[in-house]
Amino acid sequence: MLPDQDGQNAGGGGGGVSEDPSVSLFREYLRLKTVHPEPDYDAALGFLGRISEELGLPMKKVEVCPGRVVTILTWTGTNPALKSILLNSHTDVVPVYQEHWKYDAFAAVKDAEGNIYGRGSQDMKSVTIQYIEAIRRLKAAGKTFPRTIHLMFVPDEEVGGQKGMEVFIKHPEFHKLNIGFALDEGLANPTEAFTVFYGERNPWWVTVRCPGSPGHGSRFVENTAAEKLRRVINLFLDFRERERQRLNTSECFTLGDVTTVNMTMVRGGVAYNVIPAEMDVSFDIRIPPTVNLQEFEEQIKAWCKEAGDDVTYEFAQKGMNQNTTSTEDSDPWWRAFSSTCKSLNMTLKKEIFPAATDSRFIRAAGLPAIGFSPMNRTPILLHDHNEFISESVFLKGIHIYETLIPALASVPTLTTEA
Ligand SMILES: CSCC[C@H](NC(C)=O)C(=O)O
Ligand SMILES: [Zn+2]
Ligand SMILES: [Zn+2]
Repeated sequence: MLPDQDGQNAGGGGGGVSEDPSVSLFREYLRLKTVHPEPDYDAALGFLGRISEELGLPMKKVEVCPGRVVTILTWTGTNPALKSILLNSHTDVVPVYQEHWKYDAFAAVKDAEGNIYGRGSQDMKSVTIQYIEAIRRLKAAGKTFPRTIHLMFVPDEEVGGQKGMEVFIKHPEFHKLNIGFALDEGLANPTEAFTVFYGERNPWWVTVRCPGSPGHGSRFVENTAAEKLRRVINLFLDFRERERQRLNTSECFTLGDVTTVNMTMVRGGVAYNVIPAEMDVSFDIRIPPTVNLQEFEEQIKAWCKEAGDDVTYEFAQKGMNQNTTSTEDSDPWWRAFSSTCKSLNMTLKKEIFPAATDSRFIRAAGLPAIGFSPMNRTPILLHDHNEFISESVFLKGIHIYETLIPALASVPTLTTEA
């Protein structure tokens, strides 16, 4: 059977069978080119405006930076004084290497097995539409809940959130939302289990500058930049290897539990026969919340000193917040989340998110946030070629949110709210 491109009477293994409207809406959203470096955010705003009308929920738009709008749809609870629930998602997606894709990455093709291909199908346009469709079903069923629910759609997560969530979290409009608990993105899990993230590693992007004596490329010049650079690289990558071993030898560790170091850029030199006066190397370091950050920076300082005279470092990114979200049964939000998953026979794996999402800003603001994308039996393909989600996993995810959202929005009044 040919893959289905138009979404009207989709294949998905059942030729001629009408496609679930939720799936059609998801595929329509995948076709919007909200892709960096120039995301079509106007297309996303138009789409969300339509959703706001369909759901009968008021929409607020806050332009946090020129051309960067945060959109919020609000379903007010029966007791609006209570803390609200935030369902957060980002609207942007990362670029593609189209030549490596089976299909056009923005055509939202559904193949004969019912797999839906597209950039953002896992990260995180599926989650956006699952939130929307769960809310649509709950409203259609006439449900109401004590707590207000906010659906929030933010730009620029994929480029660090500096013109998105990081600014909005400090905006008075964010404070007005009166958030008590947030859901945001997670990762797929290839097994039967679902992964949930209660914290993130801090990203540290470091450039180490190695100045040295210049001279003619034919001589043995002392104290060159390259000799220092070599020591720096060895010290950082030896540590990388120790952490890699630590991960590989401990069964209970995941990537989020160890520090990763990757050398990502090297600069320096002007000509083959000129020994350069400076060489620089950059590292992407990700540090678990359990690591003492002051001590870790002391370690970097010591490596630079050991590498030679005047070796310095500077940060392009230095996350310092180590807040994690409680996953204790005594926590009312976690209890509502985990007991609902249990009632749906879902197995949860609790982990630290290995990279950085907008959840880090939410947790840094002192709010609990769980990273969760309901995709089990699915390979992790975010940012990868041929990113896809199966139609059945996508539809099950709507059902999961249809059960989770009422539980969260009905968490009894907390002692801090009384
Ligand atoms: C530090 S801002 C960059 C954010 C990006 N997030 C993801 C999910 O890839 C990252 O972790 O590299
Ligand atoms: Zn994402
Ligand atoms: Zn991403």
